[in-house]
Amino acid sequence: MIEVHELTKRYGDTVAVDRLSFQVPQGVVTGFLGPNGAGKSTTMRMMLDLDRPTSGSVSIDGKQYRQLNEPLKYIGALLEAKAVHPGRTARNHLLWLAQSNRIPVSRVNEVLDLVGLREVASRRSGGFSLGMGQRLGIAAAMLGDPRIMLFDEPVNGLDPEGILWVRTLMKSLAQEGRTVFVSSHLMSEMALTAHHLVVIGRGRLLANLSMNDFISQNSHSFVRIRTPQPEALLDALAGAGISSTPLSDGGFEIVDGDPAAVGDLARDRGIALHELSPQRASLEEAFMQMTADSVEYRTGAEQKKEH
Ligand SMILES: Nc1ncnc2c1ncn2[C@@H]1O[C@H](COP(=O)(O)OP(=O)(O)OP(=O)(O)O)[C@@H](O)[C@H]1O
Repeated sequence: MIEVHELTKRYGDTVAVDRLSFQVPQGVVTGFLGPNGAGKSTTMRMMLDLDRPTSGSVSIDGKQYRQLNEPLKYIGALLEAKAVHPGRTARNHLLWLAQSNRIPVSRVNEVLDLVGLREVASRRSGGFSLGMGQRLGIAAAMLGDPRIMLFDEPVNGLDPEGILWVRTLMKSLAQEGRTVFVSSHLMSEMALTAHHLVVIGRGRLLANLSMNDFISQNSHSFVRIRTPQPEALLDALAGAGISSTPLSDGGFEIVDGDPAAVGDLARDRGIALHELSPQRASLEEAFMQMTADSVEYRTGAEQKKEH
């Protein structure tokens, strides 16, 4: 369990993290979401004591990071910045980490197998592809068999096979009862991976809820209809007790409506339909709405659209 309490980080005039409080439960994947610049990496660095909070605190199983003996046995992390010396082989990198945390050397081969890098373990990591580099970072994070794992944007730049592998791995780590905390700026990716969500914008907490709640609150289905006889159709819908919302393009929307019932009704009344299409509001849209006020960088066109 990770507990973040009133965590704040300022860089000069920039408030990167602003009185953030939340807990990360064990046994599930928790997605840490926010637009670029929201403060996700800064928060994760503070969880690992790589950055000092301006105020507030983080506790890991009730302790501060610096109170942990051999921290790799408690918490493993894959951060965005590569911490691997490019001239070192994958195996030597892991051996060096293992020795500095009193982890048995036999564990190095185990993690190399787990991430599928055994065959290339004696190659210099400087020549690794992005995907291999991510696998090596994940091997390092798993070295101490920690109960808590942090991943900062782990699928960035990976191909579909790599993305699927990371997704499956994170879920299985959580199923083993670990705390898995993973940052992303992509709602669609998190919808497939995370069970719980912590959403931030401009360093502040925007939402802390289960993925099921996020989906049920934010994704609704509706039917979009267009007709050259809008008045007749509105009349027919009202007569059948179906409420509709007009759209700016002259069409209508029926929330949770049944397209077959609307189609039959229109046919019975001799009303022509030019569109009858079931739609689903996407989670990505809901996420963008939630974080709209806290997006750090925007194009001029995007800013204009809002006004
Ligand atoms: N070392 C630093 N010095 C000055 N400002 C910083 C530093 N690190 C981060 N910031 C600023 O703090 C804010 C939060 O940055 P952070 O990298 O934590 O966001 P993020 O949510 O991880 O974004 P991204 O998805 O783009 O990595 C940004 O405005 C960033 O410019």
